[in-house]
Amino acid sequence: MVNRTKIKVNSLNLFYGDFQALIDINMDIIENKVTALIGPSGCGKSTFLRTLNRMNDLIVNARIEGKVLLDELDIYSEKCDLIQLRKSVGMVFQKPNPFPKTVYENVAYGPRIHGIKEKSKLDEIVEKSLRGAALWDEVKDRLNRPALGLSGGQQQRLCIARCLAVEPDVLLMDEPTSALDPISTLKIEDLLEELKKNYTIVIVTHNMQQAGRVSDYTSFFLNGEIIETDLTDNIFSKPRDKRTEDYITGRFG
Ligand SMILES: Nc1ncnc2c1ncn2[C@@H]1O[C@H](COP(=O)(O)OP(=O)(O)OP(=O)(O)O)[C@@H](O)[C@H]1O
Repeated sequence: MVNRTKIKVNSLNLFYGDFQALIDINMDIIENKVTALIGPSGCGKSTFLRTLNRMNDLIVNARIEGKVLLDELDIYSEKCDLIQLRKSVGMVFQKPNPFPKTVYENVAYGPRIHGIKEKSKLDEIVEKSLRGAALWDEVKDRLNRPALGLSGGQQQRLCIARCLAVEPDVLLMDEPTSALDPISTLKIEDLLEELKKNYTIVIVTHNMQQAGRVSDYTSFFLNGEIIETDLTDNIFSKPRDKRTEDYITGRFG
């Protein structure tokens, strides 16, 4: 299968006030693959992730230059509909953040906002999304119970189901397992393998083993720059840049 670029990032710079947090970022994010972003704390991984669905718009002093093309649409141009963008590029955060509503309502929330009212259609979407997030079997008998009563790992999969319910193309994940126990972490990692058949995934992780296990491509960030992006196997076995090698072998960071 030919690799297709889903998101193309061209000469991207991001400033928080006077501070430049991203410096001349260029990257092709490949469709139906998992791309991991690694690098020491504060090097700009989360900032970069947020540029991919314009979450940085919410930060008052953030200013951006350059282009992010999603299927050739410049997401920073006037032509881009922000609601549509957030629908096609979903995001899962570090700490599970379900709404204080029932399991069902968490998943039905997005589709309702996008105008789906019919109960049978919503039921169908809720089941499909929970199945997609490998959670259905665990919650099918408690759909009307509070989501906050689920375990942390279940809550995170519920947040993934909430994203899937609006049928995105891309899933952005910012350290999605860092607050989870090893078994829940493994479930999410297995889930990524399934999800990439239908979605393009970008994941920030501090866990190098995790990047090695789940991703096809890895980008190494340092001080706001991308030092190198390559197949994950290459990054971990024969990195081109000495700084990447130093980082993955634990010499700094
Ligand atoms: N809202 C903000 N205003 C000003 N500076 C910010 C803001 N958010 C992040 N920064 C700075 O931008 C830089 C990059 O931060 P970012 O959170 O993207 O890094 P990171 O690689 O994701 O870090 P970590 O791995 O610790 O989460 C850091 O120096 C950070 O202090």
